[in-house]
Amino acid sequence: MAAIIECNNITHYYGNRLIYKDLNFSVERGKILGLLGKNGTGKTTIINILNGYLKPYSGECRLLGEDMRSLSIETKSKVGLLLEGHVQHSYFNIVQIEKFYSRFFKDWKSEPYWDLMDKLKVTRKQKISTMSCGQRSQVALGLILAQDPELLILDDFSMGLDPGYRRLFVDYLKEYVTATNKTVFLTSHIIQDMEHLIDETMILDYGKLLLHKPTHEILDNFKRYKLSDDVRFKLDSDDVIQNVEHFKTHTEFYSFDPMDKVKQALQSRSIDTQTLVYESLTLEDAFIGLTGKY
Ligand SMILES: Nc1ncnc2c1ncn2[C@@H]1O[C@H](COP(=O)(O)OP(=O)(O)OP(=O)(O)O)[C@@H](O)[C@H]1O
Repeated sequence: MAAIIECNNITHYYGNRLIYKDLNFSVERGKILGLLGKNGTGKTTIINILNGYLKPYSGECRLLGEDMRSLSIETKSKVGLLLEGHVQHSYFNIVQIEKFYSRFFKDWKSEPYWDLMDKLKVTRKQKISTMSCGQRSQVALGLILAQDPELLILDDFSMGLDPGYRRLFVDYLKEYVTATNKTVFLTSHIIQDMEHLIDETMILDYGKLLLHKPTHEILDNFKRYKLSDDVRFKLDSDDVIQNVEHFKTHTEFYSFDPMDKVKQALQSRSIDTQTLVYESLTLEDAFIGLTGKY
């Protein structure tokens, strides 16, 4: 099956500063991919490359099979874009803006828009500029869903939303995408919302792609290990043992490998493994385990 997004060897610099080198990834139809990363790792840069606002230093991306540098109007109309939850034309009310947008999209479907608007505590005459941040973001989502795009690109959709609106957004999006087999590429810093939403997790680190895996593989396999230290030792990270932190009474590290392999790795360094235990992680804990706290 052809990928909906396919990026090959994307390298980008701002001036002399390398943002990333040779980034490769693809997203299949019907998947929700979450791009996670610390501040400034280049998430918005990728979004801007994908939607054609920014030309990468080198490499190429294809959206719905077309080169991003020369997307046809038809392909552009199949991509719904939400940038930090903004709605343009905020002097309109929700009736006026729906009418305005509907003229630009030949496959306009107003049901999902009104379905979502009916959940908001706003009147039909209220200008969007007077709505709360969360309400404005639902209007933006509703307008995108009504475009009936094949691909939704959502940058930092959770910005400024309270937990209730975040949940509304996530639940509505998940249900809609599952029912319609749409593809979604999104970024967010609220990783606890991502856990039940994204099928695939992609984590950016400074300069490179750290990981791209099915979310369930991370949740099933990536664990935090603890070892009580009666005897002091210094443990360095390697392929099996990641992100080691020494505390006063114990040592913590993370691993994708099962207990027996982790034990072997420790024993090969003459470390006693009798006190070794592990715990399962939320996606947010896994993110910290993979990228570090600072
Ligand atoms: N037009 C630009 N000119 C120079 N540097 C830029 C430009 N745009 C972004 N940067 C820098 O590139 C890096 C990546 O920025 P980007 O906005 O893509 O990161 P991000 O991962 O989306 O960050 P955040 O999570 O804070 O939104 C940052 O250090 C930023 O300062």
